[in-house]
Amino acid sequence: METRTSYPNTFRITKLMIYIFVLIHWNACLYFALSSYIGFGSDRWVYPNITKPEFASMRRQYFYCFWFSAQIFTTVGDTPLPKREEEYLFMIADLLIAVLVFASIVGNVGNVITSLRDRDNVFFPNHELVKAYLRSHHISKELRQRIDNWYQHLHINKKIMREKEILEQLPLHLRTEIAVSVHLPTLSKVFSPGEYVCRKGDVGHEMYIIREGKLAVVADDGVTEYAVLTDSNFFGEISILNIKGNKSGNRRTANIRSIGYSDLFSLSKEDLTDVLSEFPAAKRHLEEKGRQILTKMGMLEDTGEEKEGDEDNVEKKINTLESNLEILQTKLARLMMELESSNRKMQARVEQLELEVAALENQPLENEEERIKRELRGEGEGEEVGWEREEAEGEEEEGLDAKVKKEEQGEDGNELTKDGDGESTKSTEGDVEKMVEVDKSGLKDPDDQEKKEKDDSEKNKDKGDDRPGKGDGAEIELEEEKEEKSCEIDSEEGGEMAEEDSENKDMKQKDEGQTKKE
Ligand SMILES: Nc1ncnc2c1ncn2[C@@H]1O[C@@H]2COP(=O)(O)O[C@H]2[C@H]1O
Repeated sequence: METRTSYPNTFRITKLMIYIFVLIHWNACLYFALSSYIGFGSDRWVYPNITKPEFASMRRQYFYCFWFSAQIFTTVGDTPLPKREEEYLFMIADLLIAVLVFASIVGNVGNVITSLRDRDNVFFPNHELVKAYLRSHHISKELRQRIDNWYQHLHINKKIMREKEILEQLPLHLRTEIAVSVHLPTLSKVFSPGEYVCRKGDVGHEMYIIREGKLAVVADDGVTEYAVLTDSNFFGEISILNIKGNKSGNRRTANIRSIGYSDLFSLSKEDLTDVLSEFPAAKRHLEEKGRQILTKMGMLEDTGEEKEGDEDNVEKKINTLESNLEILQTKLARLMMELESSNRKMQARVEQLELEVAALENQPLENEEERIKRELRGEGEGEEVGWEREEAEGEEEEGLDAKVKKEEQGEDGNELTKDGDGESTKSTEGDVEKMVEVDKSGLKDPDDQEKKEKDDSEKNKDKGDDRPGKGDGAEIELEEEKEEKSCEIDSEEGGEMAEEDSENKDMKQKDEGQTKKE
């Protein structure tokens, strides 16, 4: 309780007085009881006879007993002498208690006085020490008087020297609130209507925060208003902020005139600098606002700051580009690796196909060799027709093979298919030449042979079935994906091929008929 009250000394004294009162009260009661026990008015010490109207009233009885008890406890001692032993005992006990009560009264009052003096010592500088110092150094009386006056001024105006030290125990926000409530009245300034707060070109020493009122930012003619500032707005910061590039330096950039009565708080340059050093975000905000106004007024020089900013931006961009480039390089490397592996696969595929083509080429040549040998041996014309048919069929097969391969390889294998085709075409041409030679030797008419060749090649182009290389296990192992593609093509074109097969058969039959006729 004592710590909560703003007047702890008063509280302490009051508490002591109440204790003493209660004690005196109970002692008075005891005195009345003892008087009644001994007999009222039996001697001078006891309470007088209550039958007397003077001492009969209750109030009188209480007041008399309380007065008697208080005299004992305050050690005044102006009480009638005891006559009986009980009375002596009561007096001895009361006086002993009275000593304690008196000691506690003196002690408590002494404490209160000491704490009051301490408070003064805490708030104000110790004048006595200074006085002793002045005396010991024989300082002139006049100077000592001036120093005394200064101390008096401190006390009168309640200038507390150790303010910082005293308030240090408090948290910052509470300290701020205290500072605001203590110093706000001294910061406040009132301006009358039409009065100028500052004029353009004056050196700026403080900035203002509008507590109440309206002020105009006016041009030199005093009429043109650039802006109107109202409650909670601030102004006058530009000239005290040292904004880089401010052409007006530390001079006011505009005239500020009070429209009505305006109540302003002023903040000195030093205080503002102090505060802003602790709140850099607020500083940035103020500077930014100032720069905006200066830019609007065309009073901001182009400093190196912006260039620096640009350089920073360029550097940032370069860094971003570099990181992007790195990412792209990694991607490129991955793509190159993929390309290489697909190239390798492709090469393997080409080799495989070349082998297949070579195997296909060898087959009809061997057959042809046998036929030539047989012809040379003179096996008759009837057999020649059969041989021709065989040959034509073989060529038909070759043409079909080439087409199927083309389809198998799809886009990727364009080149390969061409190669394969080229090979097969070469071999067919070679075969034709040989046949022509054989015909020249009198076995067949060359024109007919050519015609048949043409027909055959046309037929071969159209054909999509009958693929001798298809059942090759090696091919499946090498390119499973392409196998799948060709399978798809197979299934799609299966129907068409069946139709084409039947057409081819018809053609063959016609050819055979023709040959027989011939
Ligand atoms: N166009 C404007 N709008 C608002 N305030 C302004 C404008 N021009 C100047 N001021 C304020 O008026 C102040 C005049 O003193 P300073 O140059 O110190 O700071 C100036 C700004 O705070």
